[in-house]
Amino acid sequence: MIIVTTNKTTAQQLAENLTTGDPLKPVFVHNNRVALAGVKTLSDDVLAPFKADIVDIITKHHTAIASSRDFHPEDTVITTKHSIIGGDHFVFMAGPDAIESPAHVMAMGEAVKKAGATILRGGAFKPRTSPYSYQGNGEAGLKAHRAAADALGMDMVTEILDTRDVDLVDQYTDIFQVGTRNMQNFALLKALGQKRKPVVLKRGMSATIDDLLNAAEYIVAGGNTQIILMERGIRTYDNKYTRNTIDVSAIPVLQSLTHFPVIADASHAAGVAQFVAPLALAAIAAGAQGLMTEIHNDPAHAFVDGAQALTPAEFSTLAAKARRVREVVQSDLVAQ
Ligand SMILES: O=C[C@H](O)[C@H](O)COP(=O)(O)O
Ligand SMILES: C=C(OP(=O)(O)O)C(=O)O
Repeated sequence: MIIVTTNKTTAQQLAENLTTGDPLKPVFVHNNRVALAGVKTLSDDVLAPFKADIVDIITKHHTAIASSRDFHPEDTVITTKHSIIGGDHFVFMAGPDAIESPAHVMAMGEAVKKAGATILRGGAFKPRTSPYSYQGNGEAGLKAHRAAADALGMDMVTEILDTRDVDLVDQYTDIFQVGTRNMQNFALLKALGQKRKPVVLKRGMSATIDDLLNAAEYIVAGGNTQIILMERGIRTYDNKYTRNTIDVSAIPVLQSLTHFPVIADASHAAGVAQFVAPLALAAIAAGAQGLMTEIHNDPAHAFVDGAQALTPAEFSTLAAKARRVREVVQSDLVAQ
């Protein structure tokens, strides 16, 4: 049961009063509204003395509160050293799939920065389908990634796979990334909820929109409100021509339900370089507030996911078109 009150003092009393037998936890405070979440459903008698200040009682299972736009109407805008993410801003996160070497991540960083990216992506811990595939170069990769981001004046985003690595990755990165395969790794989400750094939360490849919002809720419930949601394609019945199916509709739907920035990764959605740009532009047309894109100077020899990597020149063209589409989406054009 979730109880929403308009009065912080009442909420306090309510929380204290109802602690016995059913600990109610204040999960979110915003604009003088406090949501209290507990396991049990409380009877009307118990709630009666507090009725005047209770604005909502939610008994529906699977309701995200702190992530909801009802509770937090304004867009969340996240500011990092080199980027502003969310609201009317548009951000490019780009780079190689995996950190291959210090020189390579530096060269890829230079290329994406030139095209307008402010966030350098790259994985040092790679979630691979097969245990025999390249798993990433761990801390050496994090160091190389950090050095490139610093030298170029960019932010760093990298994937975290394991709760045991949270503190290690935290030493290097500006933004954590939770990949599609870990969207419901609740231990990891709780651990990131304890951090005060942005988290890119990718949609699970078989996750519903509510699953994604509840995964975000795990992070916010810990006190970390800097979440960036990412649509990266879901599994559908046809994966012969594309790797996944980008759910373009999820972008405006998520933006209507939640205040967090919504960004798209067309690289993992398409799985094929040829289709990355059209899907990316479609995502922006649908309102995406940024793009994550993979690039490689020699896709045929990329350590991971070469088939979906754009060359630096292709990324530069996409970035220019992306800005144009974004301008149209944000313009006040009216029919003549
Ligand atoms: O970034 C990438 C992931 O590690 C990759 O897409 C997983 O793909 P795989 O199925 O080839 O391991
Ligand atoms: C593994 C990645 O993506 P996803 O989790 O979307 O597959 C990635 O971005 O490197």
